Amino acid sequence: DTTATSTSASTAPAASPAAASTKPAEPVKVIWWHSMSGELGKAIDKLVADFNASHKDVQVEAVFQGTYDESLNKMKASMDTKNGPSLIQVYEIGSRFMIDSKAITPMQTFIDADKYDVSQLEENILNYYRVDNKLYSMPFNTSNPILYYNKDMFKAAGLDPEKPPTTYDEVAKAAQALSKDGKSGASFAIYGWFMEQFFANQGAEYLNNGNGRTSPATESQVNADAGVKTLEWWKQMVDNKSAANLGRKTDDTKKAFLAGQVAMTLDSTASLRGIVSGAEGKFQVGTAYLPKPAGAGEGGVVVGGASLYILNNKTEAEQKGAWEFIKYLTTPDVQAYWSVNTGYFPITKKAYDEQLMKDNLVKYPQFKTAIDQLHATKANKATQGAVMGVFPEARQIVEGAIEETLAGKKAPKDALDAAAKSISEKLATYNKTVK
Ligand SMILES: O=P(O)(O)OC[C@H](O)CO
Repeated sequence: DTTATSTSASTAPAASPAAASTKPAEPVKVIWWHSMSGELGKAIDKLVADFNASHKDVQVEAVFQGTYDESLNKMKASMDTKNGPSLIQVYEIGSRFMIDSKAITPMQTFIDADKYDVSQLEENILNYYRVDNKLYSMPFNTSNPILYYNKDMFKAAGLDPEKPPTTYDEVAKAAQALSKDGKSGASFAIYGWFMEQFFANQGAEYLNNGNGRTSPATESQVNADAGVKTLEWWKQMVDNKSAANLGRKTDDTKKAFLAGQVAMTLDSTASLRGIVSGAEGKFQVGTAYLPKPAGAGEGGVVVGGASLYILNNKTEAEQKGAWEFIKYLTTPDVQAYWSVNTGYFPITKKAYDEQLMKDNLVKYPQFKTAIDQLHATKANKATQGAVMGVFPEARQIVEGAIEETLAGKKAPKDALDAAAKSISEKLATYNKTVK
């Protein structure tokens, strides 16, 4: 829909006599595809409603399009049509694909035209999303995975609830102590994201060529020691029944954790608000850093979550409207609201000065874990995160390998060797098609 608005949403439309005598210009409509459900979706709707109430010339319509995978697939299917959105939220691993797709207007174009001050954003977040010194998208919801544990179950098992396990061995020991009366000590969803993060946490690169950042990656390194060690540890806990295998969905491990069936789980910090509210009155929720093997190399976590892309097959007015909305989303008070109501950490440093943010951190110190974990991360190519155009497919291949291992069908090294081989093949095909 090409509305009769001026090409610039931020400057007053040059009223032609004809326009003045007819009805006022329609607001620019921005369709935003996102993947935020539950508590997160409610927070999105509130942000959009507030924006729409305060912006008469741009109106945003938020459309939930399913999981990150589903939404990206729908976008791919819509690419040659006008049916796609003006703005889309894409998970971090879709970044390389989005840049290569040529379907977007780089965020840097709007940043430069508007002299938007990027220095207000968190450096480690920019570090992830900057490619060739440019931002192609605007980070929005940023996360990392943390260990959630049930402090009451720790106490009942004779463990110190203020000393959560930090190494693989400590987690395994705690899981054994916590497994009793039909309850499991731990349960981690078979989620490729965790494997990606376990690599970074050991300072290990997931792909060759500087994690695909110095030049396009040609080989997966998921079968390196960092991966084998991780999968052996995970499998051993499942084999001795101190950890339950509940499949691929964090929704299922989260439910089991909230039901008191599982004492420790891994999840995105984005689940924090939901978990803390869900456990209220039932048990005390503890949070801790992602575990790693004792003596692991220096590392930390990779910025997870998603960022926002403006599609280039929409009118200039629509794209500028989307940019106005993005600027609003990055303001300190919006980021503070978003963080407190979800668990995502703010992308802008000034959000930490907001009273809402300060009060929440005092009341719920669990919200500090992911922030501290981000700030404690050693900056290197491993923690900057891997980049590849076939990342969504690669993640599923790794999930298949973890699944086969935990089901006892393959040894950890064999499963990861096969996964690395098929990811490297996909990289070769992709690299041939993208110039
Ligand atoms: O669930 P989120 O939004 O924290 O995202 C986790 C991963 O980074 C998605 O790839």
